[in-house]
Amino acid sequence: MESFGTAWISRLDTPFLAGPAVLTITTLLCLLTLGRWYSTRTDIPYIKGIPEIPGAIPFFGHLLKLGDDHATVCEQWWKQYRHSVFQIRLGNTRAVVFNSFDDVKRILIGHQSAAIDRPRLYTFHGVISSTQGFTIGSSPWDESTKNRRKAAGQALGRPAIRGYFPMFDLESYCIVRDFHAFSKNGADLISVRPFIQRYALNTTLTLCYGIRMDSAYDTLLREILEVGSAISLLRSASENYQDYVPALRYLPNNEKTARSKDLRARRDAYLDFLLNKVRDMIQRGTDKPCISSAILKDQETKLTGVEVSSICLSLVSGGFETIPGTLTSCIGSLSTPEGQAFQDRAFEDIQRHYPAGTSEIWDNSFKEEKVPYVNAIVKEAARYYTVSAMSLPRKTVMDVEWDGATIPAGTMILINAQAANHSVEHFGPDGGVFNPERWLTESSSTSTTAQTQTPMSPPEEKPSQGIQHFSFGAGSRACSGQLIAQRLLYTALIRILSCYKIVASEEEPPNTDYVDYNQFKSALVAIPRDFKVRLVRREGVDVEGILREAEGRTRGYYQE
Ligand code: HEM
Repeated sequence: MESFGTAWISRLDTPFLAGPAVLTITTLLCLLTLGRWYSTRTDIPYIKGIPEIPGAIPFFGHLLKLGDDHATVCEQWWKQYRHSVFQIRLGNTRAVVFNSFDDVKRILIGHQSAAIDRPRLYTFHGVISSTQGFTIGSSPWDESTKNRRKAAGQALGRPAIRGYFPMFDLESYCIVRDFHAFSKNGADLISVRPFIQRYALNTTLTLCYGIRMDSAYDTLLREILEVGSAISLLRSASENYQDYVPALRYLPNNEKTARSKDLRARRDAYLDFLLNKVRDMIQRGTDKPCISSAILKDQETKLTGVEVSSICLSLVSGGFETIPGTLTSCIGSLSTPEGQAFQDRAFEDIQRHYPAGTSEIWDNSFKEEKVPYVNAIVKEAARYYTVSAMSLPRKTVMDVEWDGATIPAGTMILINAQAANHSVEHFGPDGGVFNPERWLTESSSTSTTAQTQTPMSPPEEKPSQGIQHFSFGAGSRACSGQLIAQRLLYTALIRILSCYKIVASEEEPPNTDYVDYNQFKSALVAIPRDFKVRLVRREGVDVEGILREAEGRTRGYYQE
């Protein structure tokens, strides 16, 4: 019996059909090949020797499979395919993803000169940043980025921090002042995040413009936070397919581009307002020492106006979500029944280092980071709640030799900080548990399963063995604000813990899962789900007295 296939071919042999049919088939095949090439082509061709995750589809590559939560999906792929380093396609862009602690360390430290660049994205770079310049964290590596990174490094470096003591004092006092007032001296449950958002934002606004806002619900403060968060959402790949699938840019009524332009206009408005306010204060001789006034007054400066805005924008956007994300979630973990033991031990350790009482604690809280248990909580909060789960994307400027494969110059590098920070290979089987005591020496800590025990000896920090976690990135483009961020976390925590025991609400408790605590998985920086806590005043602590003292000391530091 003649098969269907052969019958079809034999018909092609007939003189009338052969010519047009062959032509049609050849054209169709050519179109299919062209279509396949066009829909699967990438900026960097397939990299031999680095496994590619199966299941990429035309045009979108792995974008749809990655869903909203890239870090968690990549972590699952690492476990499923047993490769910590693999390549994926984000639409027309090839990226290499690094997951394990050791591989992340190797690419960020071992190949830091190669992985120094940042990719350019259509929406963020082309639309949103077209007026005020790119932030440092989104700038490709060039002479201007080098200068801006240096200027930011000086403003945020160890020697400069001493000059910010009054600001740390004032802003952390305001947290406790408002905790006290809004909770009606502990009677009501409160959400802590709004006060921590103000803490983070006021710090960088003071640094950049010498301007702060006293109310946590100030209109300008809320506008900056809202616009900043919306822009951060537009930087994420899952929210912005048009960055990787160019055809989507030309869709009629492009909502993403329209939203980006609206956000750009709102951001320009407040950045211009802030800079004009500084100019005005300089003219009237009332300006406060800050980055923009120093640069505006310095005729010799090598930085352009756009570079000054870029530095201020980088500092403001660097801290306003990362610090609240970390500190709010940390307070959430401490407030749980398991967290009570950590709070008690932290309080004991604070008292051990400052035996004279709460005034001594408050006076030193912003000058030094000497209480080991509090340092351990800060480290663990940053590690466990990896608020920037996929860090900031990098790009290679030269070829990277990787276990026999060559990752070419110009390849996007994605760092799965969440996966690296929870690697059981590095942190042990309890890598997925919030346990500050992992940062303390064995003799001084108790195990998480025996949290009611008292430590055997005073807590001591484990000697540093280089990189502790990847929440601040590492290497040539590591976070410029790490030192100041750590100090802010430490100061706020030591002041809060010295006044109150924090207890989670039973009706609205915190979500302490290191993935699920985040309500917007697609955002570049995590936004913790809302929760409430009760503040129980510590026995014998005169909170009103401490607040009065701090009020007197900080009055006049900075005016609104
Ligand atoms: C808990 C707080 C913070 C976290 C978790 C955090 C995290 C990060 C991460 C993951 C990066 C990318 C690092 C890399 O590519 O290796 C980064 C870059 C950066 N951060 Fe932070 N950050 C925090 C606070 C701050 C603060 C307070 C500032 C400024 C006041 C700041 C300024 C910057 C800048 C300027 C960059 C860009 C560095 C570059 O690209 O050269 N950060 N941060």
